[in-house]
Amino acid sequence: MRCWIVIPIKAPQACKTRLSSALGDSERQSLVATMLHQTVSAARAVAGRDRVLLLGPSRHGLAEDTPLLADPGQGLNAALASARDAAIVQDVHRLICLSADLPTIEPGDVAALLDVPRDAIALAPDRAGTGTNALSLPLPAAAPFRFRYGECSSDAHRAEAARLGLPFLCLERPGLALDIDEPEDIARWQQD
Ligand SMILES: Nc1nc2c(ncn2[C@@H]2O[C@H](COP(=O)(O)OP(=O)(O)OP(=O)(O)O)[C@@H](O)[C@H]2O)c(=O)[nH]1
Ligand SMILES: O=C(O)[C@H](O)COP(=O)(O)O
Repeated sequence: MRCWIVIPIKAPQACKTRLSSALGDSERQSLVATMLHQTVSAARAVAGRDRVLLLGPSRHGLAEDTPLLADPGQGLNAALASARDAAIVQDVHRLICLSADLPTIEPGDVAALLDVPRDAIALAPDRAGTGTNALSLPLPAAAPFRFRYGECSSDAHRAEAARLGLPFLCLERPGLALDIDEPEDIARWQQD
């Protein structure tokens, strides 16, 4: 099965601005780099280098041969829709959208996102169960899927699967649930 693992990420200085109250710019950018590298390594271990693509304006210091998809600049949902359209053109059969702020993600988590029944959509929620940390979409079945990142995106994405008549699976795994959004999340991560 041909898959793409797409990791959307903003420009280095624009990432994780909600951490600005707790971290200086260089500490924040170093944390962003650490989390991105963890995510990219886990994804590459499962899918190989060519199948792991960044989506955004920068490679964040990763090697020049790291595939990079352009971001149309209209927010996360538009960026992912454009990645999804590019994947369909390349005959990709499963698209994984992986947040870049998962510091404890492991290859087994990525494998679980790939190992879902044909034509099913899988979603990994955040710890609160309301946000979306990862999405696994079958293509071309999910061509009309509308990305609904934002408030209560987990329910909104579940509703999209129902609208398209596709089976839906919720993947609850610690490595996919811990995302770093607010300073409290850093403390929680360090306690675990
Ligand atoms: N390419 C791209 N990635 C985005 C965009 N908005 C968010 N992301 C990425 O999507 C993932 C989830 O976003 P958030 O958790 O809100 O991260 P963030 O936007 O860096 O966080 P804050 O600045 O604190 O709001 C992160 O990997 C972000 O870098 C966007 O407009 N374009
Ligand atoms: O839909 C979501 O989960 C958010 O847009 C992105 O997640 P976060 O800001 O809670 O990480």
